[in-house]
Amino acid sequence: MTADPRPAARITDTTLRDGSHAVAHQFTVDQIRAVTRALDDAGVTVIEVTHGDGLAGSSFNYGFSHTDEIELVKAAVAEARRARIAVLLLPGLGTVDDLRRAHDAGAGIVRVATHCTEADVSIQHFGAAHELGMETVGFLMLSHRVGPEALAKQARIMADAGCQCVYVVDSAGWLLPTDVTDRVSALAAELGDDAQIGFHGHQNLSLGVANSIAAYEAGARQIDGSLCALGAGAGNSPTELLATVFERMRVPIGLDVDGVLRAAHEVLTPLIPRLPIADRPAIEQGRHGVYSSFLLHAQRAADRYGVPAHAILRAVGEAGYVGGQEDMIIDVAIDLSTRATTSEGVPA
Ligand SMILES: C[C@H](O)CC(=O)C(=O)O
Ligand SMILES: [Mn+2]
Repeated sequence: MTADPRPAARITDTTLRDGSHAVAHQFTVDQIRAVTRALDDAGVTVIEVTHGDGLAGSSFNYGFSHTDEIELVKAAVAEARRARIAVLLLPGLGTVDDLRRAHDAGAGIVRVATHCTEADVSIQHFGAAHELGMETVGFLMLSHRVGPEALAKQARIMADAGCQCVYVVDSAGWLLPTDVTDRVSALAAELGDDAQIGFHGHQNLSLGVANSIAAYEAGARQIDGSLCALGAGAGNSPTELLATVFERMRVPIGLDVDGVLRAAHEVLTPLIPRLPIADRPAIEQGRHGVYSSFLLHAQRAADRYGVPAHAILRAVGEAGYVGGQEDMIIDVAIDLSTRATTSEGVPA
């Protein structure tokens, strides 16, 4: 007797979007082409490409891109034979006009990201995406900041606005597998067949892959990964590890594991001078629930004001800052630089 096949899951690779944080948004057209080609050859069907903070993220507050992201989207679209290109959009930063430009450049999927309590600001963007005929995904960032039931209510707002898959986004890499199970289960109970559920993990506590398994077992059918974990903080769940683990679990994901391993170790690695690791600042992000995208901002402020990055991130976590408040990192660093601190670099 053969065991029932396990439900399929779709891997979305975000090396060329979340990974943009890790390279300070300096991706070039040639890099986008090489990585897209390798992912596409390995059978990855969704590849996300934009500034790390999404459409129109290139700015003083978030960091300027090396290359206009619409050129990057066009390069990925030209290179992909089967994969579809997704873009991220944070309402208030990216606009409906930016979405139209991305669509005209060939993007087929939009992932609209809001803070986990602000799903209502995504409604018009899902409407615009629907009119453009794009597939829609909702991203509830910093999902650890509210409990499962409150998160499920926010997912309901996105689903009612036409979102086809709502993600639990562990932006701080803070969630434990049981926390992920509780959140995905609550979304599954709320959404039923109205929308799929996805999971986006970060490696700050090295739990991205374990959390992705927990998410799948609780009903998530879209899972994010990034080659060699390239992403904000300690990076994302490595796509090559997700591919290998799901193969072992006999979960159909349609990827050629050898191809994904090649993409990670023969194509991406030579292009990237420093891959993310769970060093002290990144671990403090996971420990204190700090938005992973703050890492490079904190490192720059640390160099400038002579205080440790991990202490800045800890103070940022205590203050409860969320995505969009990158400028407050400087305030925190200045404040720390004027105060007496312990040998750990935190206020005495
Ligand atoms: C804009 C953020 O980088 C979105 C994301 O990937 C996260 O919150 O995690
Ligand atoms: Mn992320």
